[in-house]
Amino acid sequence: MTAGGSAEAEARRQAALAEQYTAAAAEARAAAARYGVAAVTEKRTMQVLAPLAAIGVHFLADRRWPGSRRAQVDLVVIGPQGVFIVDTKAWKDVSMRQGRIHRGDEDVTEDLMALADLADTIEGDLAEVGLAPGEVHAVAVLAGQKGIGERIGPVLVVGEGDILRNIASRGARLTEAQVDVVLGRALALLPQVHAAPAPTPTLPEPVVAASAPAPTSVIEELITSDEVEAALLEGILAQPIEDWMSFLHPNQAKLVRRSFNGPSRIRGAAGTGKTVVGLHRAAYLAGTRQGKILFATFIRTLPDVMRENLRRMAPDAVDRVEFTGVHRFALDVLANRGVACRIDSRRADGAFERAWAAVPPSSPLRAKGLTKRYWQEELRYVIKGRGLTQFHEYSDLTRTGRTHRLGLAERGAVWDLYMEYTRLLREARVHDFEDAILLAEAELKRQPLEDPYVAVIVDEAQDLSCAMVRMLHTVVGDATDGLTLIGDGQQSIYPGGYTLAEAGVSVAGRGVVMDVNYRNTAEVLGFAHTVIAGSEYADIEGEVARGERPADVPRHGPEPVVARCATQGEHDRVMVARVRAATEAMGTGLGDVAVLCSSTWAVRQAVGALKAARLPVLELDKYDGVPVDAVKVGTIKRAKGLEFKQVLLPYLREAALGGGEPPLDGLERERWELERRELFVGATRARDGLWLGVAS
Ligand SMILES: Nc1ncnc2c1ncn2[C@@H]1O[C@H](COP(=O)(O)OP(=O)(O)OP(=O)(O)O)[C@@H](O)[C@H]1O
Repeated sequence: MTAGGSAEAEARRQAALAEQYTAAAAEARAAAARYGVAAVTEKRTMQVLAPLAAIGVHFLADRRWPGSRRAQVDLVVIGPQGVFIVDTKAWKDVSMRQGRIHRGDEDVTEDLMALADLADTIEGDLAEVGLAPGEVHAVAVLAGQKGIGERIGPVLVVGEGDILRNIASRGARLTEAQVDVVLGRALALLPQVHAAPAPTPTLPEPVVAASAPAPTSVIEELITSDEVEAALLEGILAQPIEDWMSFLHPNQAKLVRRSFNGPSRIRGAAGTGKTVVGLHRAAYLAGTRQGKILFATFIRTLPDVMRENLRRMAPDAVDRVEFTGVHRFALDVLANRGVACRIDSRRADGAFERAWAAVPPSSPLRAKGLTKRYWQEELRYVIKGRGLTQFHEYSDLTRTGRTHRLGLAERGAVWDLYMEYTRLLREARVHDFEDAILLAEAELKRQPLEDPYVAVIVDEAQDLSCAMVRMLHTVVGDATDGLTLIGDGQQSIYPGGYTLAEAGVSVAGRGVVMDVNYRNTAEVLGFAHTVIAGSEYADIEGEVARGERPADVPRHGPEPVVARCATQGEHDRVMVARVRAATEAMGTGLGDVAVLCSSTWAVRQAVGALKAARLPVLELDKYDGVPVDAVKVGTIKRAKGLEFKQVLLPYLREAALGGGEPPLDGLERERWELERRELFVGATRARDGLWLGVAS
């Protein structure tokens, strides 16, 4: 229709033109605003999200894509819930299956990947200020739709009616101050698209709509005010998270995203955030790689705690990360392949007893000071821990971590003992735990997993055996970002050890050291270091090292208390009193207190004493990371990788508390080092307070 039409048509044209002027003016206004709700009401997704402004959310609309002149970011939402890069798609007839998205018959998955790339760039930049990578989300919003929530690669696809709830329900993950830091950085990264030129009287001829534009009540149809209220409430009620779950030191945040072109190693003293980085890395890799991630630890109960932490930290990623103990993993491999493995520790111990009984009194293994237990550990950690099957492999082996020297005659006698033990195991038709690892390693070498993992992250790697590391390395090989080993040789508390070279793993040029202690107070850490003064350990990278102190220990608190008691009864009374006193402090409940022991005898003793005082107790081997209002009691070995506000280390020997010269005798020295390292691990579990009980 032309301008020379009927008067009625001309009136409609004028109205449309006026609307265009209004729209142009509004656009200019929006472009002029730096950020804020005022600028966002033009778009429907923004209108849907507008109620979030009430809970501290900021909107950055129509921003320029970093490094691009033309590409534009629809909307960036920044608030306590995290950062959301939002792109609204007016797509109809959308279907999603097997990780791909279609419009009708057309596969439009690649269209979303541009959004994923943008989110990745923004995530990398925000890591510079410490934002954890998992807090940046790429979200494609399907206009006019509701009841959708699917993941296409790293992009979350939701309906327009779902986006508000999706954001609000995450709860407050960032503090106001952290939101400000992120916002400041994002404003610099995403410049405003050039302000539109002032509206000119010359506008294109309007195309007049056949019917009136959609009224704002369309929003109400998508999400009712009751639903908005419910979504905001859900966010308010969301379980609080800990600081480190969303905001890190920039060095940590960058490390989470760093790519290594082969196996890598993250090391650092106790409490320097190694596990925290490992968990964030697991979530990051799960979100950016096609395939599953394996997170493995030596301690059987730790995977449950880690899974619970990741569930709170990155609920979207937790299903794509498998947490496992190394033995569990091996047994699952064997079960899936139908390989018989009958683990029976009691009968395996019986087999060792019989093999040991057959060692003649004249054997060098029966020399003074050498115990049955020492040789059992030699078989378990040194020989089977490496999967040695021929004497020449053992005869000149460097027994990493064992300082008692063995000559050829002794090694020959050890080998005889090993052969006899193996024969008796086979005769009894049972396996020990080391067999499970060796069988699984052989099985994985014979035939790789059908549904492989893209990455394996190993926490407390120093506690694994050489064969365990080889087994896990087999799963991913030297793939980029395949194997990440996290650990601290200072905390190895099992006899013996290994080097990565022996395990056939090279981390050359891919090692990272972390050196800020976030967990302990300087007072707790100072004490822990007196315990290990003068001690040495064999690091998995093949060096003999001494306790490294972190460069920075920012937190301070009371000095640790050593209670020297004349009797065990007195010791237990003082211990109970300490537990009660610790929980009187603001913000410390019974669940924040742990009593950690060096033997199972001591665990039983402590449990008895606490229960007699009517204090609720949870034994550590039943702890799965879900907060419980009960004092945790367990061995220091079980407490590996955990932390508590208050730690009590009862039933200690005065001599173990540090000081003194290391013994010259190799055997004595091994025991001396292990005892100290274990106490060091126990002490460094304490965030705020440490109590040590010595009973004469
Ligand atoms: N960026 C951070 N901000 C605040 N707290 C942090 C940060 N990083 C780590 N932490 C805190 O420090 C604690 C120790 O971290 P983590 O358990 O990862 O250390 P670790 O190096 O694995 O220790 P260990 O070797 O002793 O088990 C965490 O539980 C967390 O409370």
